[in-house]
Amino acid sequence: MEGVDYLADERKKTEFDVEEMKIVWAGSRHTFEVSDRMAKLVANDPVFRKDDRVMLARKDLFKNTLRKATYAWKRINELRLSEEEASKLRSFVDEPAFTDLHWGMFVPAIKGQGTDEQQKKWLPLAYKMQIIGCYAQTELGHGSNVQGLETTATFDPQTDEFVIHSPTLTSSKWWPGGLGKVSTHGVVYARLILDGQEHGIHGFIVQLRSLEDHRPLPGITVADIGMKFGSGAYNTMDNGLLRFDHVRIPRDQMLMRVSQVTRDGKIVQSDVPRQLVYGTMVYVRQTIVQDASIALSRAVCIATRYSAVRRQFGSSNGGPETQVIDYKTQQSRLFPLLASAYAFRFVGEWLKWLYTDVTQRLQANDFSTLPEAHACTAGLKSLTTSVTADGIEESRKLCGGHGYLASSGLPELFAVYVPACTYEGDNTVLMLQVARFLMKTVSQLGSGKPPVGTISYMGRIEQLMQCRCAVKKAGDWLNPNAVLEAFEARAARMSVSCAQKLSKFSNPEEGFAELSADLVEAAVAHCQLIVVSKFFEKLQQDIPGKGVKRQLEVLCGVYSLHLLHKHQGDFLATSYITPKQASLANDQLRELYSQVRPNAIALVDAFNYTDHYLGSILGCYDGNVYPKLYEAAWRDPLNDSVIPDGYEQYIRPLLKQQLRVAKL
Ligand SMILES: CCCCC/C=C\C/C=C\C/C=C\C/C=C\CCCC(=O)SCCNC(=O)CCNC(=O)[C@H](O)C(C)(C)COP(=O)(O)OP(=O)(O)OC[C@H]1O[C@@H](n2cnc3c(N)ncnc32)[C@H](O)[C@@H]1OP(=O)(O)O
Ligand SMILES: Cc1cc2nc3c(=O)[nH]c(=O)nc-3n(C[C@H](O)[C@H](O)[C@H](O)COP(=O)(O)OP(=O)(O)OC[C@H]3O[C@@H](n4cnc5c(N)ncnc54)[C@H](O)[C@@H]3O)c2cc1C
Repeated sequence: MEGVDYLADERKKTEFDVEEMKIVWAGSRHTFEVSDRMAKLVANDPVFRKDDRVMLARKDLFKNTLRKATYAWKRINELRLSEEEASKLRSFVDEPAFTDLHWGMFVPAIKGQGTDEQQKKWLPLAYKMQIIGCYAQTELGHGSNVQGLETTATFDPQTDEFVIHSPTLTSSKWWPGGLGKVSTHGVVYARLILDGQEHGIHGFIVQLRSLEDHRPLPGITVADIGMKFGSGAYNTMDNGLLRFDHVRIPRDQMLMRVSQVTRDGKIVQSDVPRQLVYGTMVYVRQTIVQDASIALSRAVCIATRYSAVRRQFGSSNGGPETQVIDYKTQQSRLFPLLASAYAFRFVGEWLKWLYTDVTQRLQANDFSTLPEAHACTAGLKSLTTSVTADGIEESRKLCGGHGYLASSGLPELFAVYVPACTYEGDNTVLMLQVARFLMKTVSQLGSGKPPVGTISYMGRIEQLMQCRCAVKKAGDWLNPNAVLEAFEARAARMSVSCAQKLSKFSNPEEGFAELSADLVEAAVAHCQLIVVSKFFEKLQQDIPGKGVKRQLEVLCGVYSLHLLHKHQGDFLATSYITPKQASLANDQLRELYSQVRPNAIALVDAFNYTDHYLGSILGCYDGNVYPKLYEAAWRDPLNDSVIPDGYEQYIRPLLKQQLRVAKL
């Protein structure tokens, strides 16, 4: 039935102002307004339909993406959209494309690592898409170990050029998005060689294809790397391979903000730290944290709405069965994910602030916060993408069998999302970076330099090593100070324990390798503390709207106490809490689930997702799931005919076969 809201009863239960929560979720009224307008623009334009995507073969899929991406660009120009609006519009198109890398990495790499003159030359071309760029760092043989990249950039003083070369098969660039078939240019990372001496990895702007006929330029071999995980999904993207055979580029195409090469082939280091060559990765990791809350909230929105629609068991006197969302097991799997989506939204917002702050400081030659920014972006990227990838899969299971249908939207969301655990830094490798930062901090305690920012709790190390949890009844776990101290003590004690074990090794690198699994656990504890503390900080702000702050307090409780429950081994092993206190935390968590329950639908409505963007029958706003599933089945090409193609060739002969079957 058209127009009936099957979730209306659920929406009537809401205890807070959903419209105000939408603003909190968006970050500001302005951002909400822009997002809402762009989402509707995309949803109402038939060119951006995506329900047929999973049926398309690779070539059609790719061409379809080109069509949508260029149409999006046309609309962006016709409507004279701002950068903010354009980026929102692209995200609502919801299809990985070369434009993600052009705007998300190529442009930021030039902005972050190019000199003023280089920016003046290249950015206007990129902004008008007169050149299309990719970020060509990873190679067949090396991704995580950036220092191990093999592509060379050898300066030729005779001609004032760099010669870019791929000396081995393993030096072939492998993976860059947009490279396979589209990019005309790339920021290519290579080992700088001057007069036979190596000078580390640097970025170079290299033209790859002709701007006239799109053919690869002489000396360049380029292609797509082939199909990836899942149908549809990330296969809209042309991840590419690239080899150079002594390709020459002018000297001024080395990105020279960090180091300059002079006309006579000498290297000059600016004051800027060498690590700024990795700056684009820091920027993108920060955007990936923001993206994690989007991906997780989409999955949770689908699973929550469907859990309210779906009924199983428990009918008495012929009445309706129980909504599966009322089962405590369903709640204990679903509500922590809902709370995590909100938690990641707020930590993402904070991380964006941190990134802006560090960028401004860098411009003023203050490099003091760079290590913390690196540790935070690396650690939070790792934590949020791991939880989100697992959370999407859990959401699929929460939807039972129908979650496995492509029309639930969950399989494709999962397939598109999981590489986030790998790209922009493998999640384990990134956690090890956080662990290094933690060990360095612990080793410097007492040196007179107090730790600041997210690591400042380490400055209270003596108190945190000795304190004991004061919780006596379940309700005490609602006290933010009790929760924060628990997470601080756990993180501090795990770090100190690792540091103590490390100090027993004569070779610290050997010790670090041997203890790396424990170190990752300590790093996870530190990152979870950051998320919990940023959620509490958010609650300190003035949050208008009836019941909005109250709901966020409940979600913050769910987020922190579900972590405490899940990782109670850590909290118990570090002797901060007793088994009794762990059990009280779990009692309080169950009580909080009951408080989330009546508001669950409204909490996912607050994400303000259009049905187009969600792309899920199970998650549709009106909850009218069954007729839509039934209709969608008939739209499958396999149902175009009653008798399938292949019947005459395979099924009929099978049925008519006259085999002499051996008697059993
Ligand atoms: C609808 C779908 C689209 C969804 C997208 C949505 C949002 C995203 C938006 C835009 C993006 C667009 C699309 C996204 C999709 C795909 C993009 C994927 C692109 C890529 O996938 S692109 C390749 C990324 N590839 C990596 O991610 C490699 C990982 N590997 C490394 O990153 C390093 O290799 C490391 C760190 C592991 C070791 O490096 P190493 O061996 O040189 O370093 P070492 O450990 O020795 O550290 C020496 C000193 O440098 C410090 N340090 C290190 N890194 C730093 C940094 N970044 N900043 C500041 N300081 C740093 C240390 O803290 C230490 O400091 P200290 O000395 O003080 O201790
Ligand atoms: C969809 C997608 C898009 C991508 N887009 C781009 C792009 O646009 N541009 C680009 O340059 N690259 C891109 N990449 C490449 C990506 O950045 C790398 O794949 C990523 O950094 C991981 O590196 P790797 O593949 O070398 O993994 P590996 O390092 O080979 O990881 C393999 C395993 O080894 C483990 N491991 C590695 N090192 C250590 C260590 N020191 N200690 C403990 N364990 C370790 C890892 O945890 C992992 O389990 C993309 C990748 C994907 C999947």
